[in-house]
Amino acid sequence: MPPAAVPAEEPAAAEEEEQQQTKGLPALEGLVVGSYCHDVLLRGGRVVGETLGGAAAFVSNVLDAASPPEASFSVVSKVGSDFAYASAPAPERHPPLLCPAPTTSFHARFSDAVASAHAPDRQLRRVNACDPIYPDDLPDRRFAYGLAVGVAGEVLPETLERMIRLCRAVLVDAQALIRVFDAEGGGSGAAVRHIALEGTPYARLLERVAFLKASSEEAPYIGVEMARRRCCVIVTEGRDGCRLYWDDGEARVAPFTAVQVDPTGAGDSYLAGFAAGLLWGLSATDAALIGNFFGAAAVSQIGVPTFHPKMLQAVKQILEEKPIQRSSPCINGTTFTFQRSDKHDELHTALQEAARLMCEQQQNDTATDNCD
Ligand SMILES: Nc1ncnc2c1ncn2[C@@H]1O[C@H](COP(=O)(O)OP(=O)(O)O)[C@@H](O)[C@H]1O
Ligand SMILES: O=P([O-])([O-])O[C@@H]1[C@@H](O)[C@H](O)[C@@H](O)[C@H](O)[C@@H]1O
Repeated sequence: MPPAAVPAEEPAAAEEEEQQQTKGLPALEGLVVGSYCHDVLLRGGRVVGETLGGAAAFVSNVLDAASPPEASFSVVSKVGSDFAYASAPAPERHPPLLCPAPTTSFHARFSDAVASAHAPDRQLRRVNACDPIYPDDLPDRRFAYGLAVGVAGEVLPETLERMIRLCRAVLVDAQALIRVFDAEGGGSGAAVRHIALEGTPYARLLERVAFLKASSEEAPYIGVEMARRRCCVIVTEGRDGCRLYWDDGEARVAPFTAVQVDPTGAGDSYLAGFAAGLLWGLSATDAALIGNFFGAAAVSQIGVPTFHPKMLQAVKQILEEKPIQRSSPCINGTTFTFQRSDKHDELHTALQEAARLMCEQQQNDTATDNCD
């Protein structure tokens, strides 16, 4: 496998020129590409929630909360004039581009059966689709890292290719690459299916991607054994945590306890937490703990979660602590360290304590709601 963030197929001269240009970058600026959307949650045919969704929303929420102070990011996202959440914190801070097409929207149908960690817990239908994000929609400057996080096919292959050119390291959510949308059926929207990554125009770009994240439901479509030879693959396993696979190693990373009320956004929040961990200089396996932590935080609330300041303060304090082994040069350089550090278990224990604060907050919120 080539060093994770080095574009393998770029002509050497162009690559050198781009690397020259990245030298003047603000140290840790990221580029998030993927749209905000409207989510409608249904159970037993009844609407039980209508919320802001889309990976851009969940990812921005976690990056804003957990990135180191010197890091920043831009979001490229599209919505229509019907967008209902322009004043929510994420879109207000990272405004989307306005399009003539309606805002992307999904209906998520949850079954009442108790979901196993690996079974699909929701049936998704895409009801509206906003315009794709084109290469020209991306800012014409260089970034330390990029997150390709489409939910409805908005990250085109040529857009991902441009991200790879602009960013030193690109992290990709498989759902941006392998979702297809079956013909619209009588107003109920298009069913979301998956196709094999190998048969898509994205496959040839994998060698130039640093990390590819898939849920355990998506993993069979990306072909973990094939993909891990080209980039580091992360498979998230719901309440069981996640596994990382790189060319000559793999690791299982333990989860955090959460009371799941809505699984929406767990994968998005995981990926952003993982990226934040890399930004703090952690190895990929240690950063996956931060991913698991924010994945667990996401399932504890309906829609985009609000993090309790005490909990965030605790997490930041843990990440600032000197004794955690830092991998140099991490996301700011050209290679990654994958192995767990000798502080991995300590980091898990400390975060578990912060997760407890999160559960307490949830209990207090429920108590307050019940009093209303
Ligand atoms: N019920 C849960 N309890 C604790 N952590 C969870 C739970 N569900 C998800 N997570 C965390 O969020 C991550 C992503 O969740 P997962 O369900 O695998 O992704 P997706 O939302 O893409 O289907 C998991 O790897 C795990 O760390
Ligand atoms: O739950 P998750 O896989 O992290 O990501 C979700 C997408 O799969 C879904 O299409 C979208 O409507 C949600 O808002 C969220 O972005």
